[in-house]
Amino acid sequence: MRTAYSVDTVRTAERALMARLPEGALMQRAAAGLAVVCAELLGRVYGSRVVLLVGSGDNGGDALYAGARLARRGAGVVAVLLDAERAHRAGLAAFRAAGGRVAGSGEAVFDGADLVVDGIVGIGGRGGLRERAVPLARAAAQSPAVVVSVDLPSGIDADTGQVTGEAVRADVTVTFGAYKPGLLVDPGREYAGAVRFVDIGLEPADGEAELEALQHHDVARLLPVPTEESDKYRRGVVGVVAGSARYPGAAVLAVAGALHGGAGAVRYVGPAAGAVVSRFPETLVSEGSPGKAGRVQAWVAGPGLGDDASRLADVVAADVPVLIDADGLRLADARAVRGRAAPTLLTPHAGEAAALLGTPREYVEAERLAAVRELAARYHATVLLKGSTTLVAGPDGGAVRVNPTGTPWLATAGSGDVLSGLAGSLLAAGLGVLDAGSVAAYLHGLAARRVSGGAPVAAQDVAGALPGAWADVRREA
Ligand SMILES: NC(=O)C1=CN([C@@H]2O[C@H](COP(=O)(O)OP(=O)(O)OC[C@H]3O[C@@H](n4cnc5c(N)ncnc54)[C@H](O)[C@@H]3O)[C@@H](O)[C@H]2O)[C@@H](O)CC1
Ligand SMILES: Nc1ncnc2c1ncn2[C@@H]1O[C@H](COP(=O)(O)OP(=O)(O)O)[C@@H](O)[C@H]1O
Ligand SMILES: [K+]
Repeated sequence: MRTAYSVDTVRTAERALMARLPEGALMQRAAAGLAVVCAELLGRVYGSRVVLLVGSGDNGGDALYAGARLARRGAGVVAVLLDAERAHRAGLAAFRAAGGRVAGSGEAVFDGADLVVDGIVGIGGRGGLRERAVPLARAAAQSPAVVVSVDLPSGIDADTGQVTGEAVRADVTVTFGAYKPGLLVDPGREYAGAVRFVDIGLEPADGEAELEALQHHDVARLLPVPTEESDKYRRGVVGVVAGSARYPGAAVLAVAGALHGGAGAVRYVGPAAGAVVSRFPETLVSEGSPGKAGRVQAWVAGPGLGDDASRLADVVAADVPVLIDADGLRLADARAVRGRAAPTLLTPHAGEAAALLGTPREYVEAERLAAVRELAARYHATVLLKGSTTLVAGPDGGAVRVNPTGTPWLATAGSGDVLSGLAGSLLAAGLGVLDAGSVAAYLHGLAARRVSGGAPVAAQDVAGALPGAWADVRREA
């Protein structure tokens, strides 16, 4: 599991560690790690040209000490100081002693640079980049040099990933001691490029993580795998209430996802039974009410229902885990959802989340983490917020799961239907609701990457690639 911690938690852990170490030791660890990554990116350090963008805090100090290390190995390193009076004093002295040079005003430092080190601001930053830093961020973006951000891309909010105004766009971010939420959640994640972690001995307290990202081995451990004692009912039956005469495809896609989610059988209830069976003859179908369809261990309701709310009330009243998606989010009775005793998983995209919260869509997109937490608390439900960064939050606080897989090619009609069937099937197979949501998002994102390879994908291709993604996870864990 990869975990991310808030600035407050990082600061507390830093204080505890600093008290046990000689002064400056932590910054030396950070700078040494940073210099190693810079050297790797440069390939040949000797004779290379490096520009440091140096703010007036410790983030700038890290950049100066790393710059000193590179200068000692023969790089030509020039530092642009945002405020010459307030630059990290000891760092600047070390940098000069190693042969580093401070840029004169108006000097065209970016010409011919191989690497730009962004030490403008780190976890001490507030708001978007200040005015004086903006031209430097723009120049870095325009230069062909590789841009390495120190700890965080300057200008992104460490705790939320929010970007107000300008921020540095990094190719690589070297982060120290702990991942910060802003590195894993868009829009910040997009600015960070590839994130490299440098261990400086920081030990944030257990249970204080803001975010968790599952890795292959976590997912492999959670996947439901049948044993000798299994039969189709013991593996779980998932019921799907989706589709309408107008949108039969949503039913087919949700069933496609469900068939690959580990449940032993899929029951479909609704008017698209013909379309479902002709595509997936293994599905058990009925057209009446869900309450009469036979026993299931979890329900998925909502994709492609249009305005037909008639089958929802039965599902919401069921005493098994229920996933509500798409039209179901609009049609379900909010009070009944809040009052459910068994687990509920809501899977809105940003627009649906905004409608549920009564806020503008822009708010949800800029503050995904706050929005998903707010929704989960308000609906006493686990909420999976879809989009460029998929987040899954439980109703009682705790770490939010952030999905590390996926591709923007997933933004295609019907891919959400596949995800809802998949997650519902995992619920029926017995996974906890937070695990079911985050494992589904993980496999779904992996399947999309597998099938896309940089080209457009259709939702049914994503469903078709799920077994391969599943096998990859089990093999590579
Ligand atoms: N505290 C520690 O033990 C360690 C800290 N480290 C580094 O120290 C950083 C934190 O240092 P600081 O607490 O000094 O804070 P920062 O260096 O992140 O930021 C503070 C400085 O940035 C300016 N600033 C704030 N918001 C800004 C904005 N929006 N635009 C431009 N400038 C802005 C402030 O005026 C202040 O001078 C970490 O991100 C990390 O890089 C590392 O050296 C590892 C050890
Ligand atoms: N920019 C993006 N980057 C990565 N994944 C995305 C992006 N936009 C959407 N997705 C994913 O694509 C899927 C789309 O689902 P949804 O919005 O419900 O579409 P539909 O209702 O057409 O099925 C979700 O899994 C979502 O997380
Ligand atoms: K930075």
